[in-house]
Parts: sequence; structure tokens; C-alpha cells
Amino acid sequence: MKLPAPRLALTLGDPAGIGPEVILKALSKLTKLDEITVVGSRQILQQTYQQLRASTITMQKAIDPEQLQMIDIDIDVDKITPGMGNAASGAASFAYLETAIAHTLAGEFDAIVTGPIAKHCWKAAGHHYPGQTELLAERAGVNRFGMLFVAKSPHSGWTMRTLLATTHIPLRQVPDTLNPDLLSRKLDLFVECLEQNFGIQTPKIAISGLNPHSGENGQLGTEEKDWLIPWLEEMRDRYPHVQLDGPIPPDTLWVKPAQTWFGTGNYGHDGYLALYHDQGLIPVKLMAFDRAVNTTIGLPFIRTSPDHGTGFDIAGKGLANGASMKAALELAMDIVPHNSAAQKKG
Ligand SMILES: NC(=O)C1=CN([C@@H]2O[C@H](COP(=O)(O)OP(=O)(O)OC[C@H]3O[C@@H](n4cnc5c(N)ncnc54)[C@H](O)[C@@H]3O)[C@@H](O)[C@H]2O)C=CC1
Ligand SMILES: NCC(=O)COP(=O)(O)O
Repeated sequence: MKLPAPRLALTLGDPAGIGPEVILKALSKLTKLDEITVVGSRQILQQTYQQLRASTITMQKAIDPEQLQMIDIDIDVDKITPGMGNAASGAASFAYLETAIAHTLAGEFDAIVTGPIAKHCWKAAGHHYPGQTELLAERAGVNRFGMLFVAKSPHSGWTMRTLLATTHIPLRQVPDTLNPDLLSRKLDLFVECLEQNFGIQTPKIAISGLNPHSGENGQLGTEEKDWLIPWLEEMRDRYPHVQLDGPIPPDTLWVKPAQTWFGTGNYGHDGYLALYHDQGLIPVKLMAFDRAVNTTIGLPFIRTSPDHGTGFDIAGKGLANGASMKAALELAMDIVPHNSAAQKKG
């Protein structure tokens, strides 16, 4: 049976950042526009389009916003200056996301693709969330969710999937935040998502250590010895159909995925569980900054986003690359049918 095309809400992100530009560039490369509704301010998109048309340096084509379906949100455009995120741009990007979530929860969309926002601008606007992920989870009423980065290699066709066990917290809080319960929740979600969204029934997952050399038997840190290794043993019993490798020393963990990514070997796992933000995202962004996609797993709908931020340093200059936004739109379109089929089966 042919499933209906996925309906996507696409938020503009911070209007002072590169979100509007990457959206116009990404959409110019897609053919299926009927199912995409941009949630943002038409005036901002029109200004961005005019800037891009006038620019002599922009390399990528942009679509005319007149061709796009929109939920148009009125904002005071005079308070928005490209490259200068502020309380007004934070209030706007918050309103775009809130609106997209409300329409999605009302059943109008199957997925939300989000443009990048700046957390400090949300804060300036009085919204105290660590990021879009937490707002999405709160509004969807879930407390079990995760931040997963997905990137398909242009060299080998292999897909790298990296789940972060902890996300936007200060580095000094990481060791105290990590514990067996948290990791079990993340692993449960990961196994579920690999099956439901990617059709992988018997996955291979690599888990990173925390300390140099995974603690070197307690000499360089004790988390591995005290609880990470025993926890992994327990998980191997819980998931006999999953190959769980680890804790792998964090410096060498990324050698095999890099070889697999660049096509010089074929040793990749189906998923990587990184213990903190930069442990997972430095390798992901080094290998795949122009194509990785940030997804939120555990929500009752699909959410994807480019891996990059608001790029305030290049906003309004025509320099932003729309490739990661394009990948985020394509991944959402790919996953929705898998997810709907898995939910029907379950
Ligand atoms: N999905 C989201 O909403 C994300 C939001 N952020 C937020 O973005 C803000 C800025 O964060 P940064 O750490 O500076 O990261 P960033 O990704 O905005 O910029 C890092 C560097 O990459 C360049 N860059 C980013 N996207 C690019 C693109 N599409 N094409 C060409 N060059 C690009 C920028 O010019 C800059 O030099 C922060 O407030 C952060 O919280 C960061 C990551 C993701
Ligand atoms: N480093 C990823 C990131 O900042 C995206 O966060 P979110 O706003 O999608 O929660």
C-alpha cells in the first residue's frame, strides 16, 4: 500500500541567523514542495531572497518565497538585523517553533524540521530552555528523548548515527550526570529507533568510555570500572540480539567510523553512544559538517534539524551552505513512512 507523502512543518529558526538563507537554498534543490509548510515570517524570507539575488558571491541558487506555503507569523521586522541575534529574534524563533509544535500535535504535520536558533536569544526573550529539543519534548509530554545525529557519507554511502547521552550541560557536570539509569534509557531509545526509523533489527552499537583509555583499569578514572563495564554486561543480557561494544577508549573510538566514512575500510557500527556533547559532535562535525542532521528521538512525531547553528558571523552575506538543511528535510521525508509503518505494526 502506498503511504501518503509526509507533511512537513519547516521552522525558520532565528530570523537574524542563516536559517532563512539555508531554507531558501535547500528548498531550491527539492522537487516535492507541496507537502512542506514554512512556519516563520514571509517578510524575512523576502528580504533574504532579495539579498541573495543582489549578492555577487552566493554560489547556491535560492527559491522565490512566493512559491512556498507558509504559516506567516507577524513580527517587528525592524528589530531584526542579520548577524545580530537579540531578544526580538529569540522571541520570533520561539514563536515559530511553538506554532509548528501546536499544529503538529493537532495532527496537521507528520514531522517538524527546525531552522537553527540561538539559545542565548531565547534566554534574552525570557524562554529558559537549553535548546529546541527540550521544548519539543515538554510540549509533546515525553520525558524519554534523545539527541541523535545522522549523516550519510558521500564517499562510501555508509550512515553514521551518533546518540549523545548528555547534551547541553557544562562539562564539569558530565560525570555526575551520567549513571546506569540514564544510559539504559538512552540505549532503550537507540535500539527502538534503529529498528523503527532505520529498519535495523540486530544492530551493532559502540559505546564510548569517559576517561582517557577508558580509565586504564581505574588508573585514569574509575567510572568505567565502577559502573560502566558492569552496566554494559547487564545490557548484553537485556539485549541478546544487539552487539554492544565498549567502553571503547574515546580517542580511538572514532578511527573506524572515519575509515568507513571515507571508504578506506568497512568497520562501522550502526550506532555510536557518546557520553557527552563534544565527545560525539567533534568527530561528527569534522567528518560531516555539511551534511549531518540532528534528530530528536522519542517524540510522537519526527523532528530533524541541520547540525549547524545560527552562523551569526556569516548571516546576510550569502555564504551559508544549505546542504545540511537539505539533508534534514530529506531525512524527515525518508523516516516518516518507516515510523508510521512501525507504529501501525506495534
Ligand atoms: N540546531 C540548532 O538550533 C543549533 C543551534 N546552535 C546555536 O547557534 C549559535 C551559534 O553557534 P556556533 O557554535 O557558532 O555554531 P555555528 O554552527 O552557528 O557556526 C560555527 C561556524 O560554522 C560556520 N557555519 C555554520 N553553518 C554554516 C553553513 N550552513 N554554511 C557555512 N558555514 C557555516 C559559521 O560561520 C561558524 O564559523 C549558538 O547560539 C548555538 O547555541 C548551534 C548548533 C545547532
Ligand atoms: N549541538 C546541537 C544543538 O545545539 C541543537 O540543539 P537543539 O536546539 O536542537 O536542542
